[in-house]
Amino acid sequence: TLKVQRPPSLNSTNIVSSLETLSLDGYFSFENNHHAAKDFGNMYHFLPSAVLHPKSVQDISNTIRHIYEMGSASELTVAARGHGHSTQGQAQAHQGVVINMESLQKLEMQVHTGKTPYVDVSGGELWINILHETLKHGLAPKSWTDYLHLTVGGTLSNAGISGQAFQHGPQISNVYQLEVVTGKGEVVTCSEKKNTDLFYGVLGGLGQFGIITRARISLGPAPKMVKWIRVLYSDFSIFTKDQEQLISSENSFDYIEGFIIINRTGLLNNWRSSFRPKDPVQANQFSSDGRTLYCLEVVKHFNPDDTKTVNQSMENLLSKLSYIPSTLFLSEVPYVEFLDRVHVSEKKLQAKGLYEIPHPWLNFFVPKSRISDFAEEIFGNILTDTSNGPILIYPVNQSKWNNKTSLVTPDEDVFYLVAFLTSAMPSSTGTDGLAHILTQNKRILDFCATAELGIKQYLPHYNTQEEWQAHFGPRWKVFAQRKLAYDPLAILAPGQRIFRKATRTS
Ligand SMILES: Cc1cc2nc3c(=O)[nH]c(=O)nc-3n(C[C@H](O)[C@H](O)[C@H](O)COP(=O)(O)OP(=O)(O)OC[C@H]3O[C@@H](n4cnc5c(N)ncnc54)[C@H](O)[C@@H]3O)c2cc1C
Ligand SMILES: Cc1ccn(-c2ncnc3[nH]cnc23)c1
Repeated sequence: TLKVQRPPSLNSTNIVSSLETLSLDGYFSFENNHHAAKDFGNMYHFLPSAVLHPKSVQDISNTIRHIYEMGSASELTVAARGHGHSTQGQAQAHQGVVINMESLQKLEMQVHTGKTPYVDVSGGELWINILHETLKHGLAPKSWTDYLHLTVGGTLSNAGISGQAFQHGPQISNVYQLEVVTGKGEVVTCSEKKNTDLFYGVLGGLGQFGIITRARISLGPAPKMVKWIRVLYSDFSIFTKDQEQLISSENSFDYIEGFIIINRTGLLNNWRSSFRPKDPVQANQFSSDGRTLYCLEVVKHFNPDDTKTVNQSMENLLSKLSYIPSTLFLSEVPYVEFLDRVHVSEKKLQAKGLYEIPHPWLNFFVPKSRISDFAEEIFGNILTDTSNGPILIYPVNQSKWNNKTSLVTPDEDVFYLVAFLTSAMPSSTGTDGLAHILTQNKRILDFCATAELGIKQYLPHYNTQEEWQAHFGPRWKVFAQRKLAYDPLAILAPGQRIFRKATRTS
């Protein structure tokens, strides 16, 4: 077919250099942008033509409007980059513009105390900074991720899930208001009552409809300490029955997660870290005999002057569980230390040079009715020797999630988050190498597809729009309508590979 040539006045070089004509509070960098071409996954590296370091929301608005007004003559796309902790290039823009959201003028974090406390933050703010600021007022966000060195814009573009989600819903269920720059460069304030469709579209919207420049996050009272408990099971159905009982009871724990221990050595020491066994003698005699074990991890908040009450409540909750008695491990730590726990592992891995390596992660939502079939195949036939990293598994209550957002979940009242958080040893051709792990991931994905378990990917990654339409299912229509309404030229977040920018030469 005849390729329509772009008018000589507009070619990719002068489209990029036209960015320099913009009067900004911040600035563009046109070289040494390799940082913007990498992410936590260390598997995709798309170099941008320019990186915007905004000092104001207007910088972002002016840049996007400039590209939008060039219309289909320009191939430039724009990716907001939070902390770059995606794993498959989702925050990258090949030959496009990456916006370094962390350099957005860190708007004063404004904590509002009172009956319904909240905090106003920049979309580029890290959750760890929000925690430290809100704690000064005895407050904190109610819903977290396991790791806090992520940005508000990044987690709200997905969901933001951790062990509090069974009770408070994911982070996208704890947002009162957003300020968003759309794919036309408009700056829009939105909430449940105002510009409602944009508000819900952006939450879980994979960066497709606008760039979150400010967010109003709901807060609750923050405890000083937590009781951090781990217990083991060797029977998967007893493990999941206990988890499901805990997420459905009143006055339960404040955090409920779980993870799988696949280790044929039988030794448990490597995962116990700071935990002291309640019964050291029995614990040291315990051996997994090479069986796959299931660890329930729960936390109870408390303040030093209510130790007696929390101990009673904890004993009462534990008495209803059917874990292996000798495997109760207890730790008592400050709330902040618990919330920032993954950062501790991160620093240990960095010290060993094991952090900047490929992370072919795979995350799923699995309906409660199919979790046993899923586990039987995955842990019985596919992952039988080792897991190359943590495997998280815990249930959440759909009733705490708002189905108007863009997030896709299974349509059952309870579903599980299952996260395969693998690391690949560079240049290894063994079972810890990238090729082996990617093959295993493919086997898992193929099983999920053929077994028709009603599974959905979390932090989804697909390569074709057909696969994305299958992911969204009946919700694809609304998702595509929102794209047309808020980012009609498909300028935003190209790294998700959902929409391709329409250009005159394509
Ligand atoms: C060690 C580790 C632990 C994790 N633990 C959890 C967990 O427990 N629970 C959980 O839910 N997730 C978890 N995640 C996944 C994490 O929530 C997502 O990868 C998240 O997107 C990363 O945030 P980020 O700021 O690095 O986003 P980036 O990777 O920078 O961006 C992610 C996507 O959002 C877009 N985006 C970024 N900022 C904005 C913005 N301001 N407005 C609009 N779009 C934007 C980007 O274009 C991209 O498409 C974890 C990730 C890592 C690496
Ligand atoms: C890179 C890394 C090292 C440990 N982790 C994690 N450990 C436990 N839970 C997690 N959740 C997300 N990342 C997690 C992640």
